Amino acid sequence: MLELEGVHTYYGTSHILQGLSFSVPERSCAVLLGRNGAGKTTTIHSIAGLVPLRSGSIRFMGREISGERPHRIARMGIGLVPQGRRVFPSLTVEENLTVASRGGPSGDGENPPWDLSRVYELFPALRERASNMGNQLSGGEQQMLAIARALMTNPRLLLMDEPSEGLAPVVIERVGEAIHRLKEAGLSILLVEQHVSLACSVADEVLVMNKGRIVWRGSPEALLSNRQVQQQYLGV
Ligand SMILES: Nc1ncnc2c1ncn2[C@@H]1O[C@H](COP(=O)(O)OP(=O)(O)OP(=O)(O)O)[C@@H](O)[C@H]1O
Repeated sequence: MLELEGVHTYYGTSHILQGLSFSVPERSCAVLLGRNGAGKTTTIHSIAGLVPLRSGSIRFMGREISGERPHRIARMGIGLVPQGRRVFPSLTVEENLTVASRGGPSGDGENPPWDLSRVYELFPALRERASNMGNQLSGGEQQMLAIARALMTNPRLLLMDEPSEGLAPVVIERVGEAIHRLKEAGLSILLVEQHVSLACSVADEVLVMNKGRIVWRGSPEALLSNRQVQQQYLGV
């Protein structure tokens, strides 16, 4: 579904992604873990076209997408759930969703396109809050809204940047359940997380990043039993 090969990204003269390569197979969830500053958000932003690559390649469904504008990448089927949720505070829940709606078939041939009734089915709490303003929601509700808003663009691949940030443990569990349901609905997911247990509960593959490179990859079980990798790269 997604393939990065030898990706180098800079901010000015700072060399952030240093030859990053990994892939996300169809209908799977890959999780990027790593300390603050490892380059996880920069990876997500490079895929979404928000930061230009210096060199390397990013292919989505077989097609080169590096160098494309962000709105075109979104239209090709890559949805972004940004760090910090970024819901529109002065729009209602329903308006937050309808402004994102792209309409039309999702093109995956199996699942119906995402619309209001389908996202409300996934997140019933949002239906109850439909006429509340974005800024009246709890952190957990805002996270569900941020995910639902990305779904309204009918993505095939969802990029999620630290959805657990600032949430209570019980709410983090609900985010994990939502991710499982998205996988069941046929989505591929690239998740950036600091929360190791959430990451391991949803990941098919864990990718550990350090200084702009993947330094370890494996199953969640292999990571959980590897104290050395956890201490060296995750500080846990
Ligand atoms: N707009 C920017 N301009 C310059 N440097 C930046 C910019 N954004 C990030 N950086 C730097 O790039 C490096 C990687 O940052 P990035 O946000 O990708 O890391 P991260 O792994 O997502 O960490 P965090 O969990 O703290 O967000 C850091 O050293 C950071 O200071």
